[in-house]
Amino acid sequence: LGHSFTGNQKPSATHSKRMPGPMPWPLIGDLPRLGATASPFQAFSQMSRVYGEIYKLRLGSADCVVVSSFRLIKEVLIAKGAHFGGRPDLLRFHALFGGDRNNSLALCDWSSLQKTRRGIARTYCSPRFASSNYDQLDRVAGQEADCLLQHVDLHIRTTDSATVHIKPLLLAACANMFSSYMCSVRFKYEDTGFRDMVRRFDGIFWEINQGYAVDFLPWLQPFYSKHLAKLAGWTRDIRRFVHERVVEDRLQKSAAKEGGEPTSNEGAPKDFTDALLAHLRDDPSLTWHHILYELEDFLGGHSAVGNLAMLVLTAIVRHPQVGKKIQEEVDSITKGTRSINLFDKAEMPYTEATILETLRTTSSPIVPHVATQHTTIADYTVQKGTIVFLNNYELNTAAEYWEEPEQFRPERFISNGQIKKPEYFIPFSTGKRTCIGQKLVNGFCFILITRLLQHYDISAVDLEQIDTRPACVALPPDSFPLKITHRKCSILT
Ligand code: HEM
Repeated sequence: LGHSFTGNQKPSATHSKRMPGPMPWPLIGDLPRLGATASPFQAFSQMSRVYGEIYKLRLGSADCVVVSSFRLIKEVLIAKGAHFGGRPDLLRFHALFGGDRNNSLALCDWSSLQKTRRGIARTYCSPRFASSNYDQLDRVAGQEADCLLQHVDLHIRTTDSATVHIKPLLLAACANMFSSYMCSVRFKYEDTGFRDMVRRFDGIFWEINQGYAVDFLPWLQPFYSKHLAKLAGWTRDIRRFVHERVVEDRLQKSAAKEGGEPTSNEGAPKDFTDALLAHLRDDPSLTWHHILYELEDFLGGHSAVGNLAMLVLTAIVRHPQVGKKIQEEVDSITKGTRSINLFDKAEMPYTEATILETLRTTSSPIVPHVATQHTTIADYTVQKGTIVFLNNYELNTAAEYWEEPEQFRPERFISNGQIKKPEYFIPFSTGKRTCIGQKLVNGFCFILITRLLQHYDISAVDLEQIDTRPACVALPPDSFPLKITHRKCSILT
């Protein structure tokens, strides 16, 4: 590495308190520097070779700081998490959430409302191993995986072709896993309202993973007004679907029951939707509007899982030996007599390691944080309102953290037959704003990948067609097809 610090070094006591960083251009600041590479995070890493583990940037009129070492990322997210609980005030974030980004759990500033919303979600999004919610997660994942396999089979039979556009099917399966688990309702893949909802969410997931000049140059807004209106339209469509097809139905059933027998709501909530409705009744600080946004936010989590699963398949077709090893692991557990379930995960380190290695190599960015008070990082002054980029791309790809980081090697996460994650591997971030969905991601993705590979051999139709971006866990809504054929040796097929 060209830079002189390591994750363990302290900054020299003699350094100037003036934070290093390039000289910004008038008006646009350092924005062009971020356009020089495929991902702004690559540019962040390149600049860290010049300016060090912490440096300042000016993006448009926004003061920003980029932190690239694990030592300082921990200082921001853990030791001083309370000073950095805000999020940037970007126009697109507002457009995606009904004109107010505080409607979103990931893009809002920290508040007591956010604490409440996270609290409601925790039981359902992070179910304890062997709890009734964990059993439910296993059940819905297994049932939906069966439906996915039926749809893939149907596709292969009716088109008489092994070329399958698997991404929409994966996303539909994920959407149903989420809606079954959180709302006790699933939809037919042919249902056009459902398909549109899945497609809109996928568009938004792709969108949220992009950066645009207008994010930091709001005076460009007139040039983006059509785009912003399109995003607002997508969120309205999703709202209509969730309201009409998920919540209304639930409320009607509940009202019908209240007229007669006591409702099931009087006991423990039966799912996340029930829990949200119970909080709405009991907590005067919550409104109907909050409940709907929270439900939509979590249902939308399915896009992240579907895109990640697609990226795992992409890694597998690029590295066929990885798929073979997963199949060997599947076969040794099931002996060809049953389907994989969530409780097998602990015995299948290679499969779990493949998902982890995909998370490392795709390196989903940590949502930028914002200083909510005047504070410091590594003794440098940071003004209230400063945007802080946590460069986890550097943590995931630098040679000081990983041996041969450019290689896709799931084995790096296995030690003595067990999963071993280094502490600097934080794909879901850490601290008070850490991702709430990681158990759902790991559980659903594990089932999707194992069940697909249990039944099929999956390879590339055309490796050249497969295009992935660095530091991005999203693929464009219209992605490449894969070649899917029945496994010759599978007893279950
Ligand atoms: C590929 C899958 C996913 C990855 C890599 C991922 C990663 C992340 C990261 C890096 C953050 C930012 C944390 C921070 O700012 O410090 C985050 C926030 C968040 N994630 Fe995820 N996530 C994934 C899927 C999900 C799913 C499926 C859900 C919901 C079911 C979810 C819910 C959230 C929420 C609510 C936040 C915001 C937390 C807050 O700001 O308080 N995520 N995620």
